[in-house]
Amino acid sequence: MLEVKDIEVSYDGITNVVDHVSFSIDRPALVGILGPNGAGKSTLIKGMLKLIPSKGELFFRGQPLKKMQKEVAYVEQKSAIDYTFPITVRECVSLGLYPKLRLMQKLTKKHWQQVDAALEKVKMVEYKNRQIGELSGGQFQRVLIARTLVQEASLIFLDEPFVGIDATSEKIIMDILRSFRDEGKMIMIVHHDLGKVDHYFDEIIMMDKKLIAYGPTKETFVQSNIIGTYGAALGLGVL
Ligand SMILES: Nc1ncnc2c1ncn2[C@@H]1O[C@H](COP(=O)(O)OP(=O)(O)OP(=O)(O)O)[C@@H](O)[C@H]1O
Repeated sequence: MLEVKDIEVSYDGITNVVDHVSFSIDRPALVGILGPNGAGKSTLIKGMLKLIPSKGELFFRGQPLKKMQKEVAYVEQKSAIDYTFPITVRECVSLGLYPKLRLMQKLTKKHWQQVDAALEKVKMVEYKNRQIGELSGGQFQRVLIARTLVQEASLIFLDEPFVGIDATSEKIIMDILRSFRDEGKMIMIVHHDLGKVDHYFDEIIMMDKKLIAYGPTKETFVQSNIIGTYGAALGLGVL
């Protein structure tokens, strides 16, 4: 279903920050991308999506990336997003429709109904006319998930979506991501909190510049791989 072949990224042209990473996942899944600070997790996503120069390729449902761009959604790390941009929650979600519109095509009533239905799903309807700058981190993250919903993306990348957000938002987001997975979508999440790995992910990718291990969480999130990824001290502390 998802096949990633030999991704390689170097920012300075000398050392690889992501070093020949390949993996495949053959079922719709919630996939955690795990690794220590600076392991190249965010860079791997950007490299897979060709948002930065990279070597290697990604195939989804047998198609190369360039043939299925409209189906891909990418939610950046919060720190990389301009919160102060003056748009409302509704307008922000509507941006997910743009890949499907013709040039200069205006949004119809039906489009706005789609936007409101997505906001309903992430329990943000009552905030629909607020400026995005007035939201909490968790509420904003829910709005960004609603945007992927209207886009009808089937391959979704989220970079640290749970950092600094409230427990209610985290639960709402996890519930909706699980429903995406149950509908046949693939969701890849860069994630920090090792305590929730078993609970959150069907599959994991463990990396530190190079791929350390990948596969179903139960078999892959084991002490030898944790030590291989994070070092002996953390490996022994977690298990
Ligand atoms: N635009 C950039 N230019 C140069 N080096 C970069 C750039 N972005 C990231 N790096 C470097 O690449 C390496 C991998 O960074 P990346 O952000 O992908 O790691 P990460 O695993 O996502 O880290 P974290 O968990 O701390 O967010 C780091 O050494 C980082 O300093």
